[in-house]
Amino acid sequence: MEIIKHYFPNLTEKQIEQFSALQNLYAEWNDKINVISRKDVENLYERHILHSLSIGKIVEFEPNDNIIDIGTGGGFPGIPLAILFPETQFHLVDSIGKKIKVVTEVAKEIGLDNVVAEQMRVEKAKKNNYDFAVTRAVAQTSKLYHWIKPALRKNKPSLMEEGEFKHGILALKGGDLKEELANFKHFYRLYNLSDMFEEEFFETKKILYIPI
Ligand SMILES: C[S@@+](CC[C@H](N)C(=O)[O-])C[C@H]1O[C@@H](n2cnc3c(N)ncnc32)[C@H](O)[C@@H]1O
Repeated sequence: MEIIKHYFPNLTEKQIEQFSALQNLYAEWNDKINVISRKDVENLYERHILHSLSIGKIVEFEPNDNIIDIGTGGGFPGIPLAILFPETQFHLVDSIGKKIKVVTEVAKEIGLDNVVAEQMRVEKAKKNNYDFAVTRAVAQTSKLYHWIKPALRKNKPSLMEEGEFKHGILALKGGDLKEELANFKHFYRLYNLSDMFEEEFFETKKILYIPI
């Protein structure tokens, strides 16, 4: 938990309590339904929670923004981001029901009322309904883009300030993306997590941002 406080020093008491509760909740749920690897439960705060929160270092979600987490699994990056942005709405979707059960229970236990978790394939997401999509470890970039583009609200010129885009996809990616991005012809931007966090785990990790 100290690592979260170190990189996010302005958390409220409530947010600290919510983040702190996750360790026991995930340990318990992982015993029943395997949502993350056993080894990763030990590294929950660095490899799952802080990793998810990196998105909050590059984007400040607005109150009432509607965010979809594509293939949330055990709730990453959606749950940590919903704690960080309590006024923003999060729709966490996964095609596997037992994962959604874990996410629903975790959100309920920590009193997260800005999260709806639903068993659903992302291709079925409601059109023109979300400001951002977040995702980690689900699909290659071009697949993600085609899946979610119809569901995202388009950038209006009035929402763009000096080249800053307000809507789009924020995907947590790792390793060498050269091949994956070689045939991807749309505009994107990469942010290195090693510029934000000094832990070795983040050395090769990136956020891929695709405005829509
Ligand atoms: C490797 S897991 C990653 C889980 C989580 N995002 C994380 O990083 O811990 C990939 C997840 O994506 C889900 N998934 C794959 N394709 C999907 C689709 N088309 N719609 C919804 N969920 C999908 C799978 O069920 C699985 O839970």
